[in-house]
This record gives sequence, C-alpha cells and structure tokens, in this order.
Amino acid sequence: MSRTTLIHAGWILPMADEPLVLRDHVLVLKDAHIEAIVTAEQAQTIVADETLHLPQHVLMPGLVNLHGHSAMTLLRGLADDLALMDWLNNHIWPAEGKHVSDAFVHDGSVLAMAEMLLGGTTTINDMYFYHGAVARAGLKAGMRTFVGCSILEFPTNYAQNSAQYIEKSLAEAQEFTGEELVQFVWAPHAPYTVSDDTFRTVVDLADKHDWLIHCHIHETAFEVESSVSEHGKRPLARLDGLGVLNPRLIAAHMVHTNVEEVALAAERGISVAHNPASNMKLASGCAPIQAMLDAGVNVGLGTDGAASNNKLDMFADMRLGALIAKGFSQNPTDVKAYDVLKMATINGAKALHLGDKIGSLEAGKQADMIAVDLSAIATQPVFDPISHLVYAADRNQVSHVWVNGEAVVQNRVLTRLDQAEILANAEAWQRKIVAA
Ligand SMILES: CSC[C@H]1O[C@@H](n2cnc3c(O)ncnc32)[C@H](O)[C@@H]1O
Ligand SMILES: [Zn+2]
Repeated sequence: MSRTTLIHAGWILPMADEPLVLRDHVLVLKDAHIEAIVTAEQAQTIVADETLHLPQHVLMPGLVNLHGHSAMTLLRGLADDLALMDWLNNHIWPAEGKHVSDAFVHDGSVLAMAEMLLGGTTTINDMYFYHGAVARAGLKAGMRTFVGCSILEFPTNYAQNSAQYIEKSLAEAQEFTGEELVQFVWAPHAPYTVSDDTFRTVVDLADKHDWLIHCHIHETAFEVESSVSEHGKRPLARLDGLGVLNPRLIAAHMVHTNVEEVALAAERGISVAHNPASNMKLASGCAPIQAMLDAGVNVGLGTDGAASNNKLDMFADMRLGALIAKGFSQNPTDVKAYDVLKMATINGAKALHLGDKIGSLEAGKQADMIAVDLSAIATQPVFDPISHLVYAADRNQVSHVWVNGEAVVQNRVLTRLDQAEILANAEAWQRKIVAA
C-alpha cells in the first residue's frame, strides 16, 4: 500500500545547478520517491498519511561519501601522525593481516554506517575486503552501499593473487543481484599495487558487468616518483594507456596532479573523490580542486577510512575542503560553500552514475535526504543556510535521515541498528586487537 508523508521544512535546499533555497516549503514523500516540492499553501490540498513539521531545519539531499573503507573504523586511532607508506607498510597492513575477516568487516562496517548515517551520509562508496560482509552491513543499516571489490597483486587474508580477488568478488556479488541499495564496483587498490595486465582485465570486466572502477590515484609524491622510475610514466599516463581513464573511473585523491593531468581527467570524463582530511593527516598534500572544477572534472567528496581521518564526518570534511582550497591558493573565492555542497551531494551521485536517481531533491528522484536542525546556538542567526551547512553546522545537528524513503534516523536515533550492540561489538574488537 502506498504511503504519503508531507515534510514541512523551514528551508529546502534542492541542490539545483545554481544556489537555490526554498523558504517554508513542503516536500511530498510518496513511498521511496519524492513526489513534489510545493508551497505550504499548495500542500493544504494534499491528503497525506503523515505530516512532519521541521520549521527550524534544512531539508537537503543525503550526503554521498565518495571514498571510504568502512571496516577500518575498527583500526581507528591505531596509527596516527605518519605518512601514507609508513602508515600502510608498518602499521595498517600488518594489523589487517592479523585481524581482517568476514566478521571484522561486518562489525566494522556496521559501526561505520551507524556513524555515517547519524552524520547525514546516505551513500557510501566503499573499498575493502570480504564484500559480502560489507553488503550485508549496508542492507542491515539501510544505507546505499557501493561495495568496492579490492584487487591487489599480493596476498591478504582475503585472497592470494589478483585472479583470486576477482574470482571471489564475482562469487560474492552474485548473492546480492537485484538488491536496490547495493551495487558492486571494481577497486584495484592503486597503481603501485596493481599490474598492467590486471588493470586491463579490470577495464574489460567493468565493461562486461557494467561496474564502476574505484582506485587510489596520485595520492602521494612518492607514488608519482616511483611510477616514473618503474614504468617511465606518471601513474595517470600509464593508466590512460591501459584504458582505465574513462567515465566509469572514480579516482580517489588525485593530489599530485598537474595542469595537463587535470585537462586529461576532464577529457576522459573520470570523476575524482577528494579526501581533504586524509590528505592533510597523512601529509599527502593539497589536491588542485578549483582547477579541476574549472576544467569541468566531476569532483565528489570522501572521508577515506577512519584509520586516516579519523572520523567519518562529511560536515567536517565539507568545511575543511572549502578552507584548505582557499588557504592553499590564497584565493577566498576558491571552492565556495555551494561548490563543496555540490561535491558532497549531486557530484558524488553523478560519479556513481546515479545522478538521475539521487543527489538532489527533485520530483521523481529517490528520497535519500536529511534534515539539519539549525536552531542550535552555533547556527544562529540564519542569514544563509548554505553558509551554515558548510562553515558552522556540525554532524550532530542532523536530526532525520531517509534512504530510499525510509527513515533510518529519526530525531537523532538509528531506527534499524541497535546502538548498544554496535558499541559492545566495538569494545570486543578493541580487546581482541589489544590482546593480539
Ligand atoms: C583496496 S582498499 C583496501 C586497502 O586500502 C588500504 N588503504 C586505506 N586507506 C588508504 C589510502 O589512503 N591509500 C592507500 N591505501 C589505503 C587499506 O588499508 C586496505 O588495505
Ligand atoms: Zn582510501
């Protein structure tokens, strides 16, 4: 049976191309879809099953976290203040070797999804191991989940070689065929861990199965330099020669990217996942985001994993993304508040090839949306909600979250997940990891 809910909001931010804020409007939610956005007067004639009044709130699209490793919440705070390769080689990869399993990935992903949903993130583009566990966590949480199937040349707890990563990924994906909230994605880890042959195979498989490709690219100066010495080419040029640069690709980081490479990214129609917090914390550098936007590259926003951020907080990262761009270029007009909101919503949706389904509030789109309560002291007075969402609000002001029309957070409480169980599981994993 169909159900209609009227949501009266103080402000509706549809995330149209140009900044637009609708004051005192009503969103008509019909099952999983947005039926219409109307004035309060027009809403009086609509028969609804339920009416929700959010007079102090902004209703806006759910946030799309374009790059993460959900299960790494269980490694949060284990290794800080290190550069990427030291962090990976000497801390994270050894810890993953000891602990990563199907159960670890499931519990870590649920913990991450609880944190993300409470903070207004409705979609995660993940990449990790034990993909069935990530998908199950997404379905349990009611979160839109892109399950990145990692591929590396070296053995991990999950697989022994690239062929086995691929074989296991395909088998795990089969179980979730037809699940609306779950999609599988190829995730070759990085140019320095994946061979030419494997990249070629990934491109073919992505075409064959109609999957996206998600890869860490140009994250550090070391990555670029080692590619030049090993392959005689910078990573992007190498990947272009292998056919990887196409509209299926979501390139995470792209920090060390020159003018020619920005132009190439635009020409090939790839999307970029900008991870400002992880790039700062691992001291990787500052990605040229304004140059990418100017060139027409589709740039979304990601948190990266909780072991390198260390929070899965898209509000914090929107703010940081806007601030570091200005500080780096000494140009205050770089990466404006609305640009960063687009990155966190519609651009992320476009990168995931869901631009016609989510990422903005429009009639006919799926209802992935959040309400942000601006009545807090820290967000008063309200001259411009766009400014507050980026520069003043924090994730704890997210009061309601809907995914596909379902309220998965209501008045700051998770409706599907048991918070006490999640906390107990996190503590049990901490004890296990400390004891190892
Ligand atoms: C293929 S995803 C799983 C793999 O990636 C590692 N990882 C996490 N964060 C980063 C990063 O910023 N750059 C490169 N690799 C990263 C993670 O620990 C897993 O081993
Ligand atoms: Zn990453």
